[in-house]
Amino acid sequence: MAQKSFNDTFLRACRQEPVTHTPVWYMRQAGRYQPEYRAIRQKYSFFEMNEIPEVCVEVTKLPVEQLGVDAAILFADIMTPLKPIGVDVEIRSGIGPVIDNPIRHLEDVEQLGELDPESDVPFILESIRQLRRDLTVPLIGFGGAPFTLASYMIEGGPSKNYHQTKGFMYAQPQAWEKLMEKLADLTVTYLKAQIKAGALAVQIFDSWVGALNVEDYRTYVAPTMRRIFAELKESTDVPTIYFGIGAGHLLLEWDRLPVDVLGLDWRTSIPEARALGIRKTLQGNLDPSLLLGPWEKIEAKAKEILDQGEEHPGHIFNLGHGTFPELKVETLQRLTQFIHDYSSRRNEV
Ligand SMILES: Cc1c2[nH]c(c1CCC(=O)O)Cc1[nH]c(c(CCC(=O)O)c1C)Cc1[nH]c(c(CCC(=O)O)c1C)Cc1[nH]c(c(CCC(=O)O)c1C)C2
Repeated sequence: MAQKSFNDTFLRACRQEPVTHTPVWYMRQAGRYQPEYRAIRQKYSFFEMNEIPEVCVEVTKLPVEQLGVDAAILFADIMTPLKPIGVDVEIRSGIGPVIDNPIRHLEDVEQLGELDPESDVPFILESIRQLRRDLTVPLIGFGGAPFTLASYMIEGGPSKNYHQTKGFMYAQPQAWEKLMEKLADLTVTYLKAQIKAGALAVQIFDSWVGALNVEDYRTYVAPTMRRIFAELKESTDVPTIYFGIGAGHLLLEWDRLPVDVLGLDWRTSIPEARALGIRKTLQGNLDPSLLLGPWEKIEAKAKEILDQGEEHPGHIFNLGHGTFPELKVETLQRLTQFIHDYSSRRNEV
């Protein structure tokens, strides 16, 4: 059988090169909306799925084969590299990460170890090498940003208001700085190892950083993010992506960072981001809840987003946040097909 040629559309959009169609992938594209995922998940804990390369590879490939998306994202969690440095985390179904030993003081921060990817997460690197051999689309590696990782480490689990996290930041600024420094080192080491193993782009998820105002972001987070992206840029030319939820007010700060692509949630439209003067590639931003609505509404919004994305080079279609269990596989299949058909017809003329 002839081998399928490599589809590099996603990478071309990251670099703002001409594309035949708008590339699309979905955050949390591997997940509980897929019956195949649910069947595997019944047999293993989340981290077992993560730590057994055959399972991790299968689950990563599933949405690529089922939906026809233009990129794969490694099946793992932002918490995966925290276990080896001494964070007692498990993923509870329907809740998310839960941590038994939350951080309270400087001493807790000082006790955290350093990550050695080759010995601490060999299964991640093995899965990436295998995926790089098998896939005909780019594999996106990823990690959590220090603020978002810290929010779980301090709160002990998901949070609505981040009181503990922000309280720690305001009350113990030196311990906070130390924590940011350690998590930045971990993020850079982890992402560099993923790139060396074969990841062709990396996304940093700062899902909860929108909880900060601009001034606090500048003081407590931006220097760390600047260092992470700068250190990645020094050693590699793979595209970098930065994403957060409810973070439209931080977009201008993000734009100043040495990152290539900015991910938008559904609250900030592409024209609003462009009106701020942002010229980087944008990724997003269909509201995932809309996927529970009638197809006509989904199609109209997808079309609008594709048209908005066309006005400046560099658009990657995605959801404004992750998929969720109630979604139908067929809806995402139809949406992917529509994005490909509509954008390739447009790009022909
Ligand atoms: C990129 C990614 C993540 N998690 C998973 C992936 C896998 C790759 C993919 O298919 O996208 C698998 C991934 N991670 C998890 C699941 C569901 C687990 C299950 O099957 O029980 C999956 C498929 C568990 C998890 N892990 C986390 C949550 C959120 C909890 C909260 O609201 O605070 C949850 C529910 C933490 C987490 N994990 C992640 C983020 C950043 C992106 C986002 O905001 O969605 C965050 C905040 C990132």
